[in-house]
Amino acid sequence: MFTNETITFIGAGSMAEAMIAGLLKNEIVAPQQIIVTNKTNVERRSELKETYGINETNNLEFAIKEATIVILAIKPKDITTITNKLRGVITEKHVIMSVLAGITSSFIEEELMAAIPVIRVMPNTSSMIGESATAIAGGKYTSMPQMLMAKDLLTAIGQVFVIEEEQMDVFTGVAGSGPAYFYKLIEHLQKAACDGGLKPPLAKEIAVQTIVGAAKMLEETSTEPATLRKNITSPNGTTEAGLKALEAAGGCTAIEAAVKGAASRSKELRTEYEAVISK
Ligand SMILES: NC(=O)C1=CN([C@@H]2O[C@H](COP(=O)(O)OP(=O)(O)OC[C@H]3O[C@@H](n4cnc5c(N)ncnc54)[C@H](O)[C@@H]3O)[C@@H](O)[C@H]2O)C=CC1
Ligand SMILES: O=C(O)[C@@H]1CCC=N1
Repeated sequence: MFTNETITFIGAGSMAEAMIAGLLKNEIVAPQQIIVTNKTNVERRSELKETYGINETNNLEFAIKEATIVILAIKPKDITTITNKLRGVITEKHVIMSVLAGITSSFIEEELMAAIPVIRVMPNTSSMIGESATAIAGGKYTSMPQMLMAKDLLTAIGQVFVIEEEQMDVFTGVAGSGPAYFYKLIEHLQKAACDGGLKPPLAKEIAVQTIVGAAKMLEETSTEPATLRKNITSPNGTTEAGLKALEAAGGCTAIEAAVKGAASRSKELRTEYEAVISK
């Protein structure tokens, strides 16, 4: 347990909540070690306080002074609003973890005008149940012990991958946005099941169990996905027919296009919001 840390979340949206839930579920920190702050929405802060027993405040300066770790969980468009407020308040003793898509650690470092350790983090919402695929990349002022600390802490929300910051865009396309592709896939499996005559709740249950089973097969057997696929595909059988239809409808290229689309938006966010550097 990280008994000496206090974690302040700036931003109280879905990603902050998913991380808070995961950290507390794994008891890596106690609720009293977490502070959440947002722009104005007091109901949302109260909701998080009641649900998780954490602290909440609208006093950003107080939340920073209390913290050892500051997690930026605002939208990329709000980055300069926050760095303007943090400048002079945040110190070299803090560690910043930024989950913002697209925004680089160097931008945050430059904006803060001090040697503040910044770690880029890309989690996903499966953090909520401790099943995120999370990437971390250190900035210019991050030490090895700080990276190890971040890895240990974030292991509470799932598996952590240490990558180069240049790889963050593609990681975001695969894993940050990734759960959404699978949810979309389930929506369509469910629709097709309903079109075939199954009732919606049953269709959902069947689709979910199918994806859970497939995911567990990948994890527990460590077999290559292509091998598992071939094991299902009898010559001239139903799976072959299904896969041919998937390919013909562009399903395979569509998956790659989704990753590329998200990764390219991650790059674009950078040019959109880092361009407004406070000059
Ligand atoms: N939702 C997801 O699946 C993932 C999101 N992210 C990143 O997490 C960040 C947050 O995303 P969400 O939680 O989905 O957004 P959200 O819109 O649910 O939450 C954003 C939060 O920021 C707060 N905020 C806005 N301006 C503020 C200010 N000036 N001071 C303090 N708080 C302020 C809002 O009140 C809100 O609580 C984004 O940068 C996103 O790129 C990263 C990985 C996955
Ligand atoms: O949609 C977004 O921009 C965020 C970043 C990764 C997942 N959700």
